[in-house]
Amino acid sequence: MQAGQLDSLAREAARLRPVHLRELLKQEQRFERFSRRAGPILLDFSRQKLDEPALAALGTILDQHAWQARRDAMFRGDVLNASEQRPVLHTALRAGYSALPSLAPAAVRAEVDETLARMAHMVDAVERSEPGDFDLPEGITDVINLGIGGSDLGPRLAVDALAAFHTGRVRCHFLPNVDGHRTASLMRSLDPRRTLVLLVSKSFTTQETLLNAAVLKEWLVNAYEGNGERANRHFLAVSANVDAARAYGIPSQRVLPMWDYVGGRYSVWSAVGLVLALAVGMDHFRALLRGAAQMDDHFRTADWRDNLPVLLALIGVWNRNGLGFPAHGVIPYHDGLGKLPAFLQQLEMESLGKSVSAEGGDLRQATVPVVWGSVGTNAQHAFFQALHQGTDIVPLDLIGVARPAHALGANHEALLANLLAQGAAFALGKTAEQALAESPAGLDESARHSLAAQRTFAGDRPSSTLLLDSLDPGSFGALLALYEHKVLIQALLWDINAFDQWGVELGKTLAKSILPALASGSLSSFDASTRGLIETLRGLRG
Ligand SMILES: O=P(O)(O)OC[C@H]1O[C@H](O)[C@H](O)[C@@H](O)[C@@H]1O
Repeated sequence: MQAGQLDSLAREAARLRPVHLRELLKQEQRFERFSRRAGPILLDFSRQKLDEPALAALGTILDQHAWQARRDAMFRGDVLNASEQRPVLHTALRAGYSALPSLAPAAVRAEVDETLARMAHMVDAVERSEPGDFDLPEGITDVINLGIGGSDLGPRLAVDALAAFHTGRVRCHFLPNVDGHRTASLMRSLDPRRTLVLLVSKSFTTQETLLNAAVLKEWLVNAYEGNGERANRHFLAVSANVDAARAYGIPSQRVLPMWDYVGGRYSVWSAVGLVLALAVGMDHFRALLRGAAQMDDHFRTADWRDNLPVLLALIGVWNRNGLGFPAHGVIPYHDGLGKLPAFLQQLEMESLGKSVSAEGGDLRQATVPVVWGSVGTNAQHAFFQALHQGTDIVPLDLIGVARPAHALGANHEALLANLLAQGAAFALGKTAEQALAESPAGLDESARHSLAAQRTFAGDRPSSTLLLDSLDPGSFGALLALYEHKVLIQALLWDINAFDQWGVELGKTLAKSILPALASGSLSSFDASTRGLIETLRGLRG
């Protein structure tokens, strides 16, 4: 942002800082003025430390960034990812379900449609336990999704979130980490002859994924007494590097493409979502795409004042750059969304965790806050103490679902009551006078004051509440698309490229040089700590 824009935020923040949320919440029609709906999602931001003038200042900055032009450029397939010279077209993956004319290039639409059709055939073959055109083994009961980062987090979250829609045809397992404990335990518990391995890697170069693939391959080859060909039938691959997948020995008919114009963390809508399609069936997978497309349409047409992704982005910018909060918490009140914080960590922190501009220049403002969180109510009994009374303020997204997919009414009422109570407690707090009035009888004056001080809640801690009508493929798709577009707008305002991730490279390169040194060889090229730790490990492992 420009200096003048940051100044305007600073002015608004200085004006609003002394105004307690308690006061803002007393404003007439506060909820009506600061909540919006798009399809199945309601966003209540009446508990944000915002008022109309502050929102107007944010809107002015937004307009100065020509946000609609950037948005349309993305949908059109312009090269938004300049450092890698790539368009950004995850929205094309669901364009077929949009009610608006697609802006995506026709060739892209065609390859997306073709891949979706191939996915459907694969799902059908597994469901009917037939080899289909893919030469798949029969009698598959279990599927391992072998992939990490974007090739894991979206599909894993989605398989959890849509548990109520599982067909029950196959069990799904996830193997992201190179940590052999899970690999070993999966191999112990599954029948290799009934297991399908989805090797999912956009680049097909990821160390963790390829190492686990080799281990699972050996497991399968052993299960077929050394018959590599039969073992191979258990592998399907999804990759943008189709040649590498084929070279790995997976025949073309069992390789589904994704493309460089889809970032890993934006890829659940592509064949990367195959494990989800196997879990819930193709109709539900399509419903997920439809839900995302509806959010795309909303993003493309709504005025910024009513535009959920834009508002979410502006609230984030306000909390980060106006009020200066360095963290952002995500608390879903639904066990099925328990992995949403991890998904958003990659989506937001890998996309927006940059300190240079898209042109390689210095930035004037802070960028992504630390995104973290966990499922409610569990989180309340773990770290909410610090959120209520700690010295740092962490703005929150509290996410709830109105209608559960079960008949345990009392459970759901309790869950919702907690969701609402926490937002209120964070905003309102409890004054020293209230705490004093509640202090137990029989204490002397100084003990009463001491206890009351400890039982005071400053409040004034902002949160947004996102309320989904129910958690189904459509609303879930809309929820993920909402956050994807939030990232686009924040990247625009912060002037960063949200679609590359150079920051993950250095550690990968170092790991390559450390790997052989763990066994033997000179350590002189390493720093003192790495040297010392390698020597210790060598000693401990003989
Ligand atoms: O899908 P892959 O190419 O195997 O990549 C898996 C992940 O690894 C990388 O290190 C990136 O930081 C992630 O953005 C990516 O999702």
